[in-house]
Amino acid sequence: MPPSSIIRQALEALASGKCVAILDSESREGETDLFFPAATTTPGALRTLRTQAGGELYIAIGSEVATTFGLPYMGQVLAMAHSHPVLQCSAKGTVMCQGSCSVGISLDHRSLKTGASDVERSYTCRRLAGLWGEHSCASNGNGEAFGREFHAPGHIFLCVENSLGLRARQGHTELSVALAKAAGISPLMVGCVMLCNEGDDFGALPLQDARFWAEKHQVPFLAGQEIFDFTNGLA
Ligand SMILES: O=C(CO)[C@H](O)[C@H](O)COP(=O)(O)O
Repeated sequence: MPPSSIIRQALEALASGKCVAILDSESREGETDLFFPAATTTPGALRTLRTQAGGELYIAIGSEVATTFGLPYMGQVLAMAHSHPVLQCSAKGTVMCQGSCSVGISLDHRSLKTGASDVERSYTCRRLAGLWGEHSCASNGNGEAFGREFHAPGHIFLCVENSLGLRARQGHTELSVALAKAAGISPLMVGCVMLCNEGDDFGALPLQDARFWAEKHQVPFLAGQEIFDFTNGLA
């Protein structure tokens, strides 16, 4: 299917390192996350995510990135902690991560002081995308290259795409990675969920407010279904 005008705007925005807003669907989380391409993330982009979105910062990575470096889901890590009763219990329900929780490990680049600031977290994002660029043609499980540059835990966490992509799971993780691939950029996107940051509502930002914010800031706003339909057409 040819790209709609909003899909075209989103692809152009990503190709120039700019922000896009993605609503998963009202029948799922019903939340809108903002995203920038990880490869070109600036400190200013992270400040935008912190101040305009406000949730946890994460890097959505394509399943091929996880495979290249052998990166696990957090549910798999917890399930390995046989000797720790609390971790055993809390891992329940997240073990089948291909179907449910996309959260992976957290990380910092080893060269950083604490890894917390916008300058330092943006470096972690750019270097992860850079390292993947250097190893994307290599065989599976290059954990040593990853470990030479990054340590875990750190100040930004990974969300790992389901290996079947949008066919199996339609989370912000798969949606943002699918959009990145359609834009021809690396399958690593820095994201953050939009929360209310004024008034008496302490929940996620309602859909109409997220749309209003996106329009005001000229950020392309996409519903998950639009990405699904477009990328399905590309397959
Ligand atoms: O809330 C979030 C992070 O704080 C994200 O929506 C979430 O982690 C991405 O996961 P999913 O693919 O399940 O939407």
